[in-house]
Amino acid sequence: MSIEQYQNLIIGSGEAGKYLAWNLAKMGQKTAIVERSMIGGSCPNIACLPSKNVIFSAKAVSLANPSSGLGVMSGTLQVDMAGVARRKREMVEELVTIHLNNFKATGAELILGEARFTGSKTVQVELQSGDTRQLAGERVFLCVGSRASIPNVPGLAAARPMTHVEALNLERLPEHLVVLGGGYVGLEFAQAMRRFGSRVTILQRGPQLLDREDPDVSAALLELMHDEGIEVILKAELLSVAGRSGEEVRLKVRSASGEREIVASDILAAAGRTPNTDRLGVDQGGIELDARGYIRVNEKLQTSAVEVWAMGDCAGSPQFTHVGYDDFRVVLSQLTSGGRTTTGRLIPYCLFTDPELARVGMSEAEARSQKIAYRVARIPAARIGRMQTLSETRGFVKALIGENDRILGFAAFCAEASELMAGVQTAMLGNLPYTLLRDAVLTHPTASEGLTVLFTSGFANPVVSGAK
Ligand SMILES: Cc1cc2nc3c(=O)[nH]c(=O)nc-3n(C[C@H](O)[C@H](O)[C@H](O)COP(=O)(O)OP(=O)(O)OC[C@H]3O[C@@H](n4cnc5c(N)ncnc54)[C@H](O)[C@@H]3O)c2cc1C
Ligand SMILES: NC(=O)c1ccc[n+]([C@@H]2O[C@H](COP(=O)([O-])OP(=O)(O)OC[C@H]3O[C@@H](n4cnc5c(N)ncnc54)[C@H](O)[C@@H]3O)[C@@H](O)[C@H]2O)c1
Repeated sequence: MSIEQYQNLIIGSGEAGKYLAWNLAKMGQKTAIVERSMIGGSCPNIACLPSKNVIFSAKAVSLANPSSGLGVMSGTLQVDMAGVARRKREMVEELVTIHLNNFKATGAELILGEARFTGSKTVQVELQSGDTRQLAGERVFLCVGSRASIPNVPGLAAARPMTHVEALNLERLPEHLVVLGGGYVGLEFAQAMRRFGSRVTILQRGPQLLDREDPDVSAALLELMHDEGIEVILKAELLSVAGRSGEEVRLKVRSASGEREIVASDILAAAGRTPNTDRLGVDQGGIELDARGYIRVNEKLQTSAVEVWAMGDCAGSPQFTHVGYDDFRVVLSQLTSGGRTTTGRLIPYCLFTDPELARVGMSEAEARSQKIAYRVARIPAARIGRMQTLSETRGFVKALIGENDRILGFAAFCAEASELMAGVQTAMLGNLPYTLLRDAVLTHPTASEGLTVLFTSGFANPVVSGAK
């Protein structure tokens, strides 16, 4: 079989892969992108956008509930899970169409099939149609992503637990959902499914939810989960599972309060990610992996093989779509102007529970471990007028301030936190003092106005006696 030659060969059509394909093809370079299943990768198909779509349906349930006190009544409240899934499906279909149009418009050749290295910068593709093609690139870019890990617990794999993929397609309501993992996927789904009406139990291995956050952040999330009626078992060790998820499962769990059996209807595995590098034949391509299976890269995202780059989740980058997008910019700059690397980039992230958690920069624990002096500005969300108008007064906003009034880190756990954070991040990028935000005229009544309150009266010993 002859080998087809391309200037650029991209494996995986996730965030970095697709933007690279579109941009290089638009420059007139012969570019192929191989995708085994999801056009556009995880974000539009099975991850960020569909999960936020479903979360918004769950928010609608909470708003329509008489207990929300909003004074809007519309008869008996009913959740139609098939309708929730249909709305999500329609959005995904529209997004896939947009992606297909972009491939067509830019001239990047989209090849549907699974790629595996057979030699240096050469892959064999098992096409969805059943045929095979051999492709080689002058330059190769790997963007193969990651998938949900299934922890090695006796009986767990045999119980066929849901991952986010199946959970997003549910057209029925699980009676009792056990969520394995108190991280990003676990918390977002736990709250949404509880709001739809499931009984929900979270098993979290560590001593707190979101194990990398400061204790005050984790404690606030724990309180939220409790108030939603979700049972959270911390320091939980899942010992064994019997039965089948979707029917009946029996889980043996050990925690600080001893050993117990949980009988539930469904399990959602939300215990971290495994990179999709195991079936890629990386040895044949001369590409090194690290001990956890992620592709080894340097700050330019170059792999151990010459003219082969890796981007996104599979390259061990922080697992967020906006990081995948920045990885694309890093690689594009290596191919063009040359300057951008991954060194020192400021990466924000948001947990889309209700309320949201938005984070950027250092946590207090990180500042302490690096022996960096800081002061904390902190206010309850209830101090922000916008939160009062929404009747969403749960949470807090805090900032870590270092030398020369520079903002070292920021955490907002409140309604609209994701939008509130962007201004702070901009100030951090510009190395601006917090006083600039304090003294800015911010619109009333917005969430961002909370920054005026935070920086005027959020310090234990206020430096300015403003009116806020
Ligand atoms: C439920 C959930 C919610 C999330 N929500 C958010 C969020 O709100 N915000 C956020 O920033 N991040 C979120 N994330 C994380 C985010 O989705 C990922 O970090 C991001 O999608 C990773 O992009 P990627 O391009 O590295 O991989 P992917 O988007 O997974 O792309 C990899 C692609 O490669 C294909 N592929 C793999 N192997 C091969 C092969 N051998 N041949 C051909 N094709 C192959 C796969 O089919 C896939 O399409 C979420 C993740 C999950 C699971
Ligand atoms: N809003 C967002 O941006 C968003 C949403 C979802 C996912 N993501 C990304 O996807 C990544 C993966 O999400 P995730 O939730 O799968 O992983 P995670 O790393 O965020 O959380 C996994 C949790 O599972 C726990 N855990 C692991 N094994 C366990 C076991 N056997 N029993 C009990 N608990 C166990 C871990 O202690 C950890 O707290 C995230 O880290 C994030 O980067 C982002």
